[in-house]
Amino acid sequence: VCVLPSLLSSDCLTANIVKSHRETCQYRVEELQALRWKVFSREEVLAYQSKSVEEMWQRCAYRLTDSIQYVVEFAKRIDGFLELSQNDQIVLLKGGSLEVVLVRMCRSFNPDNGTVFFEGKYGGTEVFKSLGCNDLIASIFEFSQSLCALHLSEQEVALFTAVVLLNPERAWLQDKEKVARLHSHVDVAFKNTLQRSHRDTVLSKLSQKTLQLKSLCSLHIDRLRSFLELRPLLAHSLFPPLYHELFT
Ligand SMILES: CNC(=O)[C@@H]1CCCN1C(=O)c1ccc(Cl)c(COc2cccc3c(C(F)(F)F)cc(C)nc23)c1Cl
Repeated sequence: VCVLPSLLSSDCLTANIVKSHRETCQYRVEELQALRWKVFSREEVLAYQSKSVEEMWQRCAYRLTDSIQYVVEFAKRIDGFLELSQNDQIVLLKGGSLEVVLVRMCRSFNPDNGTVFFEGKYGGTEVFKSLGCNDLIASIFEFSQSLCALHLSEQEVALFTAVVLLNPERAWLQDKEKVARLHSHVDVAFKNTLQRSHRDTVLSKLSQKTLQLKSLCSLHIDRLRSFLELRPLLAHSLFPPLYHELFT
């Protein structure tokens, strides 16, 4: 709720979204950057590469699921999200939570050596080799690398992830107009913030990123679905939210 009537309503929404992001981003970006020196040793990488497909998937699914829970909490704290119908809240989270996880991942990516923070240290794509889907991992790293190049501030990450989440074009929305109104408020808040900090150029680049995000998630979810359908044992280990995310 905004107590300072003098502030523009979009400033209130910006403050609410930045606060919600800060409270639900799992790791502060300062912490993640302070840990960049902690890189997996040759032996640790070999240990990951000798793990079974099942175990590696379980480890990733656990982390992804954990991250998705934080994204759910982020959404619930955005003014207006809980005023949407239960159905529409679920539709937006089902369609957008992995996209938000992917955007947030750029904060734990080190573009200087192409490593990402995973299970306490930084590692390259070779850490995930035993997953058996190197092109999926490669595209996740490429996306993080390209998003890092935009040097998004925490405020910009917060607003961009809110825009990604409140997408009125998601299929099966009941009250599309209501979502579109909320989306446009966030969009205005995002544009105001970018203009004030003379970052307008980022806007056009981010809209391309949103398209990449969509194709990355949808393309790989399908590949992932077929990959996992060959391994029924694995599929159930993708904890309920991720399973729900991928297969329903
Ligand atoms: C601090 N960092 C963390 O906790 C991050 C945030 C969420 C995951 N997590 C990791 O530790 C992490 C970091 C980098 C990578 Cl590459 C991975 C492995 O990521 C994935 C492996 C398998 C499938 C993934 C899929 C698929 F296909 F299911 F949609 C989609 C995403 C986006 N990531 C996948 C993981 Cl699990």
